[in-house]
Amino acid sequence: MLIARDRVKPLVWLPACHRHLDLSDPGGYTVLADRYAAAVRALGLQPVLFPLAAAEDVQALLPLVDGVLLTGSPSNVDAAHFGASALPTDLLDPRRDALTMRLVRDALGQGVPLFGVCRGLQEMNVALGGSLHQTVHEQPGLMDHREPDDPDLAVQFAERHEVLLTPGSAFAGWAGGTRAVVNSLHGQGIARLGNGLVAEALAPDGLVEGVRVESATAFAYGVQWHPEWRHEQHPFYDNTLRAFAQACRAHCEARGQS
Ligand SMILES: N[C@@H](CCC(=O)NCCCC(=O)O)C(=O)O
Repeated sequence: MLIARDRVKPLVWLPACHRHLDLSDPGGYTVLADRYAAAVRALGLQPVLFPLAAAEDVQALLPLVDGVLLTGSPSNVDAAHFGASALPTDLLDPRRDALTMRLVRDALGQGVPLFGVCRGLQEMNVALGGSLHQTVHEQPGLMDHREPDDPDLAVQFAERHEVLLTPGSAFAGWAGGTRAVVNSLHGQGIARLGNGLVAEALAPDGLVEGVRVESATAFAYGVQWHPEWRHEQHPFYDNTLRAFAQACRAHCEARGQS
């Protein structure tokens, strides 16, 4: 049965993560935290997964979607992608890395709206030639940006630190000012900024936490915090997501799909 594309909401590609959840099943699982998909649905968009999608699939799959949201994940971007060595303690996801390194570049090249969240910001930075601190909390002068060791997600995702937003930036527009308070759940962080990225949100310790892709022809932003977390209660988060959704709808209309 063909899906009549004109009756489908704008589609947003959420690259999944590959996790070994059951040691008796070496094959592993394709996983996605529901909160990312729920936020996309709340925006009136349709989240889509392409299980086992590889870099070579991007050319065929990207024209089917109206936006890409690079989700967070407990796994770290393999440091080999920025010329360093992964730590023995790293939880890695080579399948996800290989896909997103290509997906970032192709989405930007084809003007598909792109929004990176946490790991997604880090993937954008590395895909564009930047590097990451592998343990931000061990860097002189930088704060510990990891979430509290507490089983309660509301504690983990609670507002944690301020970000200073560039005056006149979209971030400042979404926040209604040049300061906002955000959550923080990451051990890696931007060290060298990728090519064409503009830092427009800084943590109090100077860590880059929000970027814009300067030459992008469509929405192209990344944030280290998690705007999908209870966004309906947090205007800054909600305004950011709504701007992404508006860009996805515009892309869908431009493709004559709505
Ligand atoms: N592992 C990286 C990225 C951190 C990240 O994406 N955290 C989100 C975890 C919760 C979730 O799965 O959404 C780092 O530590 O920097």
